[in-house]
Parts: sequence; structure tokens; C-alpha cells
Amino acid sequence: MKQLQIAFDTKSLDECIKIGKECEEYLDIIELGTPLVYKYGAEGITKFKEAFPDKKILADFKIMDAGEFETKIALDAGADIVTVLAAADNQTIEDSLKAVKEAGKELLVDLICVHDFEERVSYLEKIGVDYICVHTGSDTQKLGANPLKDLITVKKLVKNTKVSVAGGVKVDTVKSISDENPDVIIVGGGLYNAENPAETAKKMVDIIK
Ligand SMILES: O=C([C@H](O)CO)[C@H](O)[C@H](O)COP(=O)(O)O
Repeated sequence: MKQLQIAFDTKSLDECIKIGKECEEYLDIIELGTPLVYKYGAEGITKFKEAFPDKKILADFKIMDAGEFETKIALDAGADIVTVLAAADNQTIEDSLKAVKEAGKELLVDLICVHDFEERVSYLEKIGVDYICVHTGSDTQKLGANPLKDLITVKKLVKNTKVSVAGGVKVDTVKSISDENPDVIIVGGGLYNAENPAETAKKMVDIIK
């Protein structure tokens, strides 16, 4: 069953929690996005976990170094899933993986800025990460990029790991993404900036599930 993840990157923490509550029944994973990690820090993760105790909380730390130390900051604050960059050194990814496994939690490795998918996917599958994420960043979205082509490529390479996808997904593009069978569809602005986020989340779930 495909899962829907909301990624909050803007708005105040209180507004995010209010929108999250409106959409809660349609969501599987709730993300404190990188910009809000900068703004609210570990306390933001704890507030999300307190507001949504029954949901998985993802802390989008996009770790690039100090894998174990930074992962533990997110875990100690209440994160269920922590993110590290696929572009980081293998040692960093493995240290993050060790930290999440010791805590019984999960690691998402983000392929943003990676172009040689074959080598990275093969390595990430070998070490046993939980999610491999195809991601078109918000800055390259401004140039017209979207994650569909990369998703098709990565889905052919991944054998045993859950695949997440992010990058400008909207209610009118979610079907083309969903048709490629990712395990988790991550939606940011397309949901929290929608006129009616709950209605939009319901429409998305009707399309993907
Ligand atoms: O990870 C993200 C981005 O790098 C900014 O932090 C977003 O959360 C992710 O791309 C989903 O947001 P949308 O692109 O607005 O759907």
C-alpha cells in the first residue's frame, strides 16, 4: 500500500500542526522539513511527535557529515525517520544507519544532487537502508525539473528497499508519480499551501491507494 507523507517547509510550527491535524486521517508520515529544522531545531521535532503520537515523524536533517551525532539529535527529539544525503561519504551514511538501527528507527537516504544512480542505489541496498528517496529539489523545480524521469530510472534499479519520491508533487501530477509505484509519495507545498489541505489530501489518497 502506497503511503502519503506531508513535508512542512514553510509556515509557523503552530500552523503546520493545525494543517497536519486537518489532514491527519489521510497521512502516514509527517515531516519537519529542512527549513523548519533550521528554524525550530530539535524542539520542532518534539512538538510534532507530541501533536501526532500515532504517526511516523520524519526529521529532514539532510545529514552530510557527523552522521551518528546528528542522527542521534533527531532520534533523541522523537524522530522515527531521519534523513541523510546519498552524496555524503559512505562512513557518514553507515554511522547514521547504525544510530537508527540501535534505536529501532528508520533511515531515509536522499538522492538529491546524485546523478550516478546505479552505484549509489547498489551500495544503499547492500548496507540495508530503509528508504531511498528520489528528489527534485525546490530550486531546480524553478527550472522546470520534476522527479518522474528519475523515479522511473531508480525504480528499475531498486530491488529490496522502499522508494520515496519528492519534488513539487501536486494533486494534478500525483497520478503520473503514483503510476510508477513508489512506496511513499512526499508532498510539500502541493498540500500545505492548498486552499483546502484536507480535501486535497483526500483526493491524493483516492488517487494513490
Ligand atoms: O525536501 C524538500 C526540499 O528540499 C526543501 O527542504 C521538500 O520538503 C520536498 O521537496 C517536498 O516539498 P515540495 O517540493 O514542496 O513538494
